[in-house]
Amino acid sequence: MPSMTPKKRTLDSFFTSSSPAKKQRTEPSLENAFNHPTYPFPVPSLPDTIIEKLNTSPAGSSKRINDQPDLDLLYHHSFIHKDIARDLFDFLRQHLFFYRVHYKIKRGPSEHSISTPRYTTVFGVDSTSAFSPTPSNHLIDPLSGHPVPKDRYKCRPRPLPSCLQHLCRTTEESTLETFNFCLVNYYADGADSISFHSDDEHFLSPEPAIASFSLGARRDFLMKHKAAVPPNKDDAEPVSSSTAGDGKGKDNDSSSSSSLKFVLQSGDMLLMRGKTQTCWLHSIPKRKGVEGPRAGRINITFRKAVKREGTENYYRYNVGDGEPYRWDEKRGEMVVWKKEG
Ligand SMILES: O=C(O)CCC(=O)C(=O)O
Ligand SMILES: [Fe+2]
Repeated sequence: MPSMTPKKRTLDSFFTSSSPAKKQRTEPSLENAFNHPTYPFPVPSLPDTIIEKLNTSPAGSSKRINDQPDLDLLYHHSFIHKDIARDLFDFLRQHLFFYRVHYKIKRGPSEHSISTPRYTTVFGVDSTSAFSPTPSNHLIDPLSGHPVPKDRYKCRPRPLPSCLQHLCRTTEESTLETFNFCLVNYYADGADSISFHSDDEHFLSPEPAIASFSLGARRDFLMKHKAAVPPNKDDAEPVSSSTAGDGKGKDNDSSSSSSLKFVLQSGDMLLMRGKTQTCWLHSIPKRKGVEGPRAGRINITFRKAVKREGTENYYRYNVGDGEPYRWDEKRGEMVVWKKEG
């Protein structure tokens, strides 16, 4: 159900409460850290300076983009205030655990090994289950409140840490949508990418609304209509002009007139909704020259899954069965995290 009242808790199971800070915190604090048996390590709460600014989001203006067939976007330039976007990026990169997922797919008779070309992590559970309130956060049936049997999921769903709850809540209030999943991508540099795909899985609500945030380095976000994709040419990129004003560039080539390019900047939010996922593909292509200490980009998407399979799928492809990675500030890269002792 959409939340109609500002600051109302719309999905209690997902937004487990975080205790209000007594005095202003400017540094991440492990004292109020969010922990759960499924987490490799606890995730601190956000400094108050970031929370205060987040609570007043969206900061910038928004523009509806629906001038193409089957497209319905709401593009928020600077949803997150410019003056906290970098701090939020640094905080999330520093304190979240990420994975580099490997999996096998069958194409025809042969099996292929795929290595996801970016770091990923995921939190949430589909709407057939819920997390009980903090501090225990165990899985319950949302109707009866009874614990969910241990064998209901092969994966182990993880509650959203408080540092992402604020953004989720603000996004729900702004979009009047509700979300129960948060996927986070970390693109270390221009060699990391996501290929053309649509998030039109059967386990999402029909015509899903997906709110997608960018933090850190600017990257191109390409879109193309599925009807314009020639067979076996599904990774062709539009030759697009650079951004002007609203950040939207359009291909001049009439054979792919429904290709779009957005140069997403730190703090931007793109809400994709309506038939967008059914009819359009999107990607973050690899980019030469995006390298060095400021090359990292975080993408956060909020979504709503309504079937159990959604939970299994998201954990399989965004957590997998490998080691967690954690940002190493001295080395300036993600390193495999090992439990001490
Ligand atoms: O990084 C982005 O902006 C897009 C990510 C995306 O499309 C996805 O995670 O499904
Ligand atoms: Fe996507």
